[in-house]
Amino acid sequence: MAVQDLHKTYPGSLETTLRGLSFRFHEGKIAGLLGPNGAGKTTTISILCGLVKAGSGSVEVMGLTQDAVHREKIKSALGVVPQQIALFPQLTAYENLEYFGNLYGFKGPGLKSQILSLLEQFGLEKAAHKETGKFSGGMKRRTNIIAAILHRPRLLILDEPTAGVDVQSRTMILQFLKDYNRAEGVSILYTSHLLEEAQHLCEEVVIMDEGKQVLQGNPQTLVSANPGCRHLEDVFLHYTGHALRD
Ligand SMILES: Nc1ncnc2c1ncn2[C@@H]1O[C@H](COP(=O)(O)OP(=O)(O)OP(=O)(O)O)[C@@H](O)[C@H]1O
Repeated sequence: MAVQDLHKTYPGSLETTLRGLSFRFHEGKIAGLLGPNGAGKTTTISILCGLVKAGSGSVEVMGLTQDAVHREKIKSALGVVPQQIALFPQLTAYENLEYFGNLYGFKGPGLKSQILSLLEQFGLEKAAHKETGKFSGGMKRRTNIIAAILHRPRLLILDEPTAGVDVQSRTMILQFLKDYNRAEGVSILYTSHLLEEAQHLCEEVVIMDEGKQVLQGNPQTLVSANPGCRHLEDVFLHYTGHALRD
């Protein structure tokens, strides 16, 4: 997965969101896209997924150029967990997941057993037939992740999957991501503001700021290469500064 010299200005906006962003992540790894508020992480992810069009630059996903020719092929091999919970609150967890499974063309007993097995894996078996509008933040987030992996994607992209969830759900989600990557070889790209979490989870990170790459590498290597930095958070602050962002 790679982006090269990406530029983006939203229609009607006076501000440029991406200003020549470039990076490359290796297939089969867990990667982190990190940066302060407004750095352009969600925009970048949306462009990688084909949901937002870049102004200029090139995008490669699973070895394919993200363009009209490859869009459907990429879509079928990609799972996306958006920052905002994307569930129908009046439907149960099972009904939501059946709906998303149907969207990918899955039906019948195969889909049913896949949903039930994932609900159990995510500790939601007792809540399967409850409306998701009544779920806690952690339960909604876990259901949202299941919705993104029902079709067994080769690449999973998650935008702040651990924001606003309790320690138990967070630990479960992070362990799932590690196991899922190791067992299935699925590439994972995630964003987070929790630098300690990213340091433990990711094999590769890109730190971006103001729409550009600031630094890329393995978290431990970046820490070792910067004398005076003990954690990835120190490296992050060293390169992005302490100024508050709007
Ligand atoms: N739909 C939009 N229309 C106009 N401007 C937008 C839109 N989406 C994002 N922006 C602007 O682009 C900039 C980057 O936003 P983006 O959400 O990509 O950053 P981010 O790094 O994900 O931030 P955060 O960490 O706060 O989620 C912000 O200044 C934001 O206001």
